[in-house]
Amino acid sequence: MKYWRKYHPDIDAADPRYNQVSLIYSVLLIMVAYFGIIGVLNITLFDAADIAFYDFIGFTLGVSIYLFVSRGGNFQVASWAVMATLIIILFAFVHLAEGRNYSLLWATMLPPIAFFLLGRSGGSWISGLVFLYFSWYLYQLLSQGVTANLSLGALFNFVEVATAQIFLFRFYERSRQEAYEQLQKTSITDPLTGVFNRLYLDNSLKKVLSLASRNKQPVSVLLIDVDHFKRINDEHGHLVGDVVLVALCKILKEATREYDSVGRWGGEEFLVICPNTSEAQAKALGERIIEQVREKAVNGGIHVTVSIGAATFNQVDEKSIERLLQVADNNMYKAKAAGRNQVVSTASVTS
Ligand SMILES: Nc1nc2c(ncn2[C@@H]2O[C@H](COP(=O)(O)OP(=O)(O)OP(=O)(O)O)[C@@H](O)[C@H]2O)c(=O)[nH]1
Repeated sequence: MKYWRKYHPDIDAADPRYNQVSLIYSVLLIMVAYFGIIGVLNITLFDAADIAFYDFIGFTLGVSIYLFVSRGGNFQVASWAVMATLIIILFAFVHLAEGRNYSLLWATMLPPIAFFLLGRSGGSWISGLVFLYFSWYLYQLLSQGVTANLSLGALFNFVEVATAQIFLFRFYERSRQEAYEQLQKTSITDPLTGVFNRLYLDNSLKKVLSLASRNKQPVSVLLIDVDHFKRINDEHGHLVGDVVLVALCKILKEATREYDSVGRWGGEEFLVICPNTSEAQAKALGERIIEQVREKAVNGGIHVTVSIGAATFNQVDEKSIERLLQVADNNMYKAKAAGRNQVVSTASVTS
C-alpha cells in the first residue's frame, strides 16, 4: 500500500486521481530530498552559496506543498504548485549556468511531469511556453556571442527536440486517457446488454443510500426477473434468449429516469436503483415496466413477461443494504408464486 494513503484513505486504486496523487507525492519527496542534500553539499563542499540559495527555495516550497496536500489541500492546486516550483528552479539553474554544461537538458524533464499532472491541455501549454522561452534564451546567448557548447545547430536541435516531445507526449496522453476511459467503461458494464454490471450496482447502492441518509429521502430498488426464461432458451435457443435480455434492458432504460441505475444483477435478473423514490412511485414504475414488456414482442413474436420485487427505504440506514435487497428478492419470489407477470412491493423496509 502507498504510504500517502494514510492522508487520503478514500482514494483507492480505482479512483481516477490515484496516479496523479501518487506522482505528486513522489515528485515532492524527490524534490525535498534532492534540494536538501544538494543545498547542503553546495554550501559545505562546493562553496556555491548562490546555487544553494535556489536549492533551499526548492526545498522549502517542496515541504510547503507536501504539508498543503497531506492536510487535504486541492490536488489541482498542488499539481500547479509543483509545476511552478520546478519551473522556477529550472529557470534559476539554467540562468546561473548561462546555458552551459548542457544545463538545458533539464528542461526535457518537464513535459512528462507536466502532461501527467496537468493533462493534455495544461501539459502542452506549460511545456510549449517553457520551451519557447528557452529557445529565445538560447538565441539571446548566441547573439551575445556566448558560444561555449552553443551554436545555431544546438538551437535548432533544441527547438526540434522540444517540438517532438510536445507532440509525442500529447499523443501518449491522449492514448492513455482513451484507454483509461475504455477500461473504466468496460469494468462497470455488462458485455451482453450494455447496462451496468453488479460491481457498479453494489457501489452505486452504497452511494445512493449514503446520500439518501443525509438528505432524509426515500430509496427504492426493483428486482426484475424474466418469467420462464429457461423455457425461452429451450424453445428458441440461447441466442434468442440473449436477444430477449437485450430487448428487456432497452425497455428498462426507456422506462426509468436518468438518475436511476439499471444493471444486471445476474443471469436473467436485473436491478433498478431509484433514488428519491417512494413505495408508490416504485410500484408505479414496476407496473409500467410490466406493461411495456408485455406489449412488446421480441424477435418477431416471442412474448415475454417479468416478475418484479420492489423494496423501499423511507428511513435510510446505510448499513442495511443487504436487508433492502433481501426484501426485494423475497417480493420477487412472492410475485412469481402469485402467478408471475406482476409487482410485489413493501412500503418501508426497516432494519
Ligand atoms: N440466453 C441466456 N440465458 C441465460 C443467461 N443467463 C442465464 N440464463 C438462463 O436463464 C435461465 C434461468 O432459469 P430459471 O432460473 O430456472 O428461471 P426461469 O426459467 O426464468 O423461471 P422463473 O424465474 O421461475 O420464471 C437458465 O436456463 C439460464 O441458463 C444469458 O446471459 N443468456
